[in-house]
Amino acid sequence: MAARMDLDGRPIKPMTICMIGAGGFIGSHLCEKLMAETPHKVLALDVYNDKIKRLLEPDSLPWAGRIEFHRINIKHDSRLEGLVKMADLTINLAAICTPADYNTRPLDTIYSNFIDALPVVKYCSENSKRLIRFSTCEVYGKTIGSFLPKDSPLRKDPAYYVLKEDTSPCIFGSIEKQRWPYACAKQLIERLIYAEGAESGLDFTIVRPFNWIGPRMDFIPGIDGPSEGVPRVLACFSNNLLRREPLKLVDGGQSQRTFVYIKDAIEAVLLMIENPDRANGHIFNVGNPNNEVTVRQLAEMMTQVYTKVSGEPMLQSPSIDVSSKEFYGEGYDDSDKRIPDMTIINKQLGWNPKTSLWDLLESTLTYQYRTYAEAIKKSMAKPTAS
Ligand SMILES: NC(=O)c1ccc[n+]([C@@H]2O[C@H](COP(=O)([O-])OP(=O)(O)OC[C@H]3O[C@@H](n4cnc5c(N)ncnc54)[C@H](O)[C@@H]3O)[C@@H](O)[C@H]2O)c1
Ligand SMILES: O=c1ccn([C@@H]2O[C@H](COP(=O)(O)OP(=O)(O)O[C@H]3OC[C@](O)(CO)[C@H]3O)[C@@H](O)[C@H]2O)c(=O)[nH]1
Repeated sequence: MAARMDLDGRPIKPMTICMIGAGGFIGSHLCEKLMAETPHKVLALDVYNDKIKRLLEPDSLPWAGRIEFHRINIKHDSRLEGLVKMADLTINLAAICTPADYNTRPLDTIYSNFIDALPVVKYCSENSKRLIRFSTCEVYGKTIGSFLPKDSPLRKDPAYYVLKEDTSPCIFGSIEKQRWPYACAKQLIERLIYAEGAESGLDFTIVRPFNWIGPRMDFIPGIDGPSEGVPRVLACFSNNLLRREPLKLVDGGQSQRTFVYIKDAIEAVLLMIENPDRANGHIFNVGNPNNEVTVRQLAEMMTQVYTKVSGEPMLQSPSIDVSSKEFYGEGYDDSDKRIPDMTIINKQLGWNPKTSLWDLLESTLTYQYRTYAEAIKKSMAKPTAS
C-alpha cells in the first residue's frame, strides 16, 4: 500500500483505533473503508458483529490481523479502559438512535447516549487519547423558522432554518414530548466533551450526522430484526416496498430531511481520522444540503426507484397517512427541517458530498432487493398460526 498523505502533504502514520459501536450501520462502513484503503488497525467493540462478519473471516483476508472484534457491552465491562489505552484514537458510535425508542424507552435512551458515554470520555481524557464522538443533527431540534407564522416571508430566509455548528441554538419540545431525551443527552455529552477540551486539554472531534443512509442501515422487521420493531425511515419504507404494502407517512410526511450517502459521509470521517490538526476541537455537520425532500417526496422517489430495480409494478395506492401517535405512540414530536451549513467542514477538511438522492436510493434499494426479497417472499408464503 502506498504511503498515505494528509491534507498538508505529510505522511500518515498507521494508528490503532478503538471503535465502539463498530458492528452498527456506520461502524460497519467505517471498518470496511479502513480495512480496504488504510493501514490502520481497528479494535472493533460491539455487542453484535453480524454487519462486519465479512471483514472478520476467514483469516486469509488481506487485512487479517488488522481488525479484532471484542464482544463488549460498554455499560459494564472492565476491559474498556484497557482497550482505550491500547489505541491512539477512540471513536464512539454506540447509541440507541432510532426515534421509535426515544419516547417508548426514554431511560434507556438517556443512559445509552449520556451515562454510558461518560467513562469513554473519562478514559480518553485521563490517558491523553484523542476522541471522535458521534453526536447527531438532532441536537439542533426544531428550526427557528418553525415558530414563525405559517405565512411569514422570513420562513424562506436561510437565516431561519440553515443549521450552523457555532451559531444555531438547540430547540427542543417540552419535557412531556419524549422525542427529545435523545437529543438532550447527545447535547449534554457534547457540552461535557467540549468542557474537557477547554479545561483538561482533551483532543476531540464531534460529528453531527445528518441522515446518513445506505446498505446495512437498521433491519427489516421479521427478517433480521424483531417483527414489531420500528427502524428508521429508510428501512421502514424498504420493508413496505418489499412486502408490497403502502408506505406510512407520519403526520402527512411534511417534515423535511436532507439525506447523504453513507459512502460520501465515511470519506468525511476518514479525513477527520487522518487530519487531527485540522479536526481537533471542531464540531462538524456532515450531510448533503442538496438532497432535501419532504418525507412524502422521499416515499414517492423510493417507490419509483424500487419499481425500476425490482421490475415489480407500482401499487395503486403507494402510501397512506398515519398519525404520529398511532405510529410512534404518545410523546412523539419531530424536527421540521434539517439543512446543514457546510462552511466549517469545507474550510477545515475540504469535504463535499457527491451523490444525488436518486443515485444513492438506486444503489441502496438494489442492495435491499438483492438481500431481502427472497427471504420476505418465503416468510410471507408461510401459513400464519391462527
Ligand atoms: N445514521 C445516521 O444517520 C445517524 C444520524 C445521527 C446520529 N447518528 C449517530 O451515529 C452513531 C452510529 O449510528 P448508526 O446509524 O450506525 O446506528 P446503529 O444502531 O447501527 O449502531 C450503533 C451500534 O452501537 C452498538 N451499541 C449500542 N450500545 C452499546 C453498548 N452499550 N455497548 C457496545 N455496543 C453498543 C449497537 O449494537 C450498534 O451496533 C450513533 O451514535 C448515532 O446516534 C447516526
Ligand atoms: O415509516 C415511517 C418512518 C418514519 N417516518 C418519518 O420520517 C422522518 C425521518 O424518520 P427517521 O429516519 O426514523 O429519523 P429522524 O430523521 O426523525 O431522526 C434520526 O435523525 C438522526 C438520528 O439522530 C439518528 O439516525 C435520528 O434521531 C420522520 O419525520 C418520521 O416521522 C415516516 O413518515 N414513516
